[in-house]
Amino acid sequence: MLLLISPDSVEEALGCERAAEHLDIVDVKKPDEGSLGANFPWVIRQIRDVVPADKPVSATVGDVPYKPGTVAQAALGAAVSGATYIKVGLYGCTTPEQAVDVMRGVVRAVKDYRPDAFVVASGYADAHRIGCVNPLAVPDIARRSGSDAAMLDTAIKDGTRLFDHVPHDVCAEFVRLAHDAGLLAALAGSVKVGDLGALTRIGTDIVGVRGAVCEGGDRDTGRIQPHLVAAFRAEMDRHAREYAAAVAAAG
Ligand SMILES: O=C[C@H](O)COP(=O)(O)O
Repeated sequence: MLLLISPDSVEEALGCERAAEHLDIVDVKKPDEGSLGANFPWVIRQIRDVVPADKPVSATVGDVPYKPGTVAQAALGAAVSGATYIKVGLYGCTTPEQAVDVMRGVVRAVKDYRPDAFVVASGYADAHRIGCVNPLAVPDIARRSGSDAAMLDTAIKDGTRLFDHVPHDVCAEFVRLAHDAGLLAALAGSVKVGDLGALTRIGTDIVGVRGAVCEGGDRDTGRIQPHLVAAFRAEMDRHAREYAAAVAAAG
């Protein structure tokens, strides 16, 4: 499982740089503009400059409306600014068809510019609270649009978490659908260390985290702490080892 950490600024990205050996992807976002809030192009560029070259930089394009042209142009902006993972939150899409329209535009805009870029279609575990596409529709939206990964995050950061809205067995189904479609499955939403066993068992490819690695567990007022990133990674590795041993023992 890969670890994606979301800094909101160059200062926080320096914290990620100090913990670089413990993380896999640095994901630039602007949490005060929403769950997948988009940051400024120059912040993406500055963060690309401070993060080690072997770590991909991801950027969120926003909790986007159903405006395929607008979103495609924004996604290209993120890619031009140096992000190679482009994450789009399908906030304003109420049907799978709308979501496919948006993601097709993103995939074309980004991959025409940079064919090796990695496009992530993100739905929301708490979609029922905001009226957007159902979580289990996201893998097929990602497949039909030519995206590379299907993701879930939570839209409303009010203390409720991924598994509060999408139980373990439904998350497992999400991962299975993504894998059957040849995609990676990414999960986030106030994930904590205690969730790592379940996320490992269901075969999650990427876990996205912010609050759990901020001081005080507070994604808004806390800052990303390198020692919390290291501790989170150590728990991920422990669960991976234990799961591999259990699978081997089961024959
Ligand atoms: O992409 C991952 C998000 O930044 C998750 O943030 P969170 O762990 O605070 O919900």
